[in-house]
Amino acid sequence: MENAASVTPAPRALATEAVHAGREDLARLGVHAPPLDLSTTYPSYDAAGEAARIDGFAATGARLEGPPVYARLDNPTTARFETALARLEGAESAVAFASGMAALTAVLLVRASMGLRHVVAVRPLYGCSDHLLGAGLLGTEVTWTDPAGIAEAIRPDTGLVMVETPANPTLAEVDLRAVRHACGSVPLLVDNTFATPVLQRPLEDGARIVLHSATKYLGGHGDVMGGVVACDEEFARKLRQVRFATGGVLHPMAGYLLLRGLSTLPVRVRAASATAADLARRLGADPRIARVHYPSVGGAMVSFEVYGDPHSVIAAVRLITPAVSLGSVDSLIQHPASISHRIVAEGDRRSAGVSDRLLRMSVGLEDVEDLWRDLTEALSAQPVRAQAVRTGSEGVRESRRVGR
Ligand code: MET
Repeated sequence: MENAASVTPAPRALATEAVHAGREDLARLGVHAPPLDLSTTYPSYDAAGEAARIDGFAATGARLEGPPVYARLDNPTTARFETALARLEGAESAVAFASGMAALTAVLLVRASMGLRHVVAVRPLYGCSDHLLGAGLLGTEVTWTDPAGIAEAIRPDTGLVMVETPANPTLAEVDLRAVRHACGSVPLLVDNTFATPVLQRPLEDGARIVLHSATKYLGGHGDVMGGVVACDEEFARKLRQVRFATGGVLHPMAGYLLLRGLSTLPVRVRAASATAADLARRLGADPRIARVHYPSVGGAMVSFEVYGDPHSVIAAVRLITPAVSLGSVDSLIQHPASISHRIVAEGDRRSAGVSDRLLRMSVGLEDVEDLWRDLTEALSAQPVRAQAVRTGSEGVRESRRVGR
């Protein structure tokens, strides 16, 4: 008979991991909710022992056994969130930060510290990611390209290829397997904030690094800010060293809320995605809408272009909240050219497909009919598209503009 200890447990489904990962020791601890450790420092009567542990961390970036000495090195509550997110992304490790931008900063600093300051990136990215890469704040230099140009853009000092798919805010998608091939030995970073591991696991397609603004779907309730990088343990060690040195740590309360958010992630994402797909269909059939963007991978984001003034839609919503950000239980709408992508130069924004008439909606968990009523009322001042005329085999074509 086989020794029970040698039996590999069956892999657990994502929905099960979402609820249980990072909590395996709770029953043994005799608690049901994860302990929230708010300590900034950790007492020890053994300073020589602490010195050895600090030396070990400085040399390797490996997580410390036992208390973390000081909260900038590690935190047990945040570590539970990291364990769980790593499991959901199929990664060896994950390292959490104060925000998505702090997480991206740490990745860039790790590569720059190795003399690899050049980044190849595909637009669009979230506006502040675009800005961080392009503005030279961290001494990085970026080459913007389309996916087909990645291989050619790579140089000896290229430290990273970065894509976001579906992209913020156009929901444009990148073929990750094709891109991975073009990267050769350069690590591919995929911003997976919009899809979440529920819909897409980029490491399975050959990405080395997955980035999340945890503020969005991972938290899920609009009340916690954070960022996280899922990757192999070797890269995670370098990220922990940068996090310790630069201090962009996640607050433990945020770690607690993010772990809690993960437990409902699959349910929230699937429910909101079904509503978003329905709204995308309705918008696509609405003559006031010039163009609808909805990704093939699905998800709870819908973007659309109007013929008239997009600001009038923002001003007219009543149920949907007119606010930037995304991934909350309630629906939000924003105008990327004014807010999320404001910091990107106008020409770059437009050539990346971020039109001035584009609106981006994050669909929440409300009833689809209530959302549609709010949206359609908010669109009531919009001109409608050219009157459709049947033209035999061509189907529907535009003949003239109708509207105000
Ligand atoms: C400061 S604006 C952006 C916040 C968030 N990353 C979004 O795309 O909505």
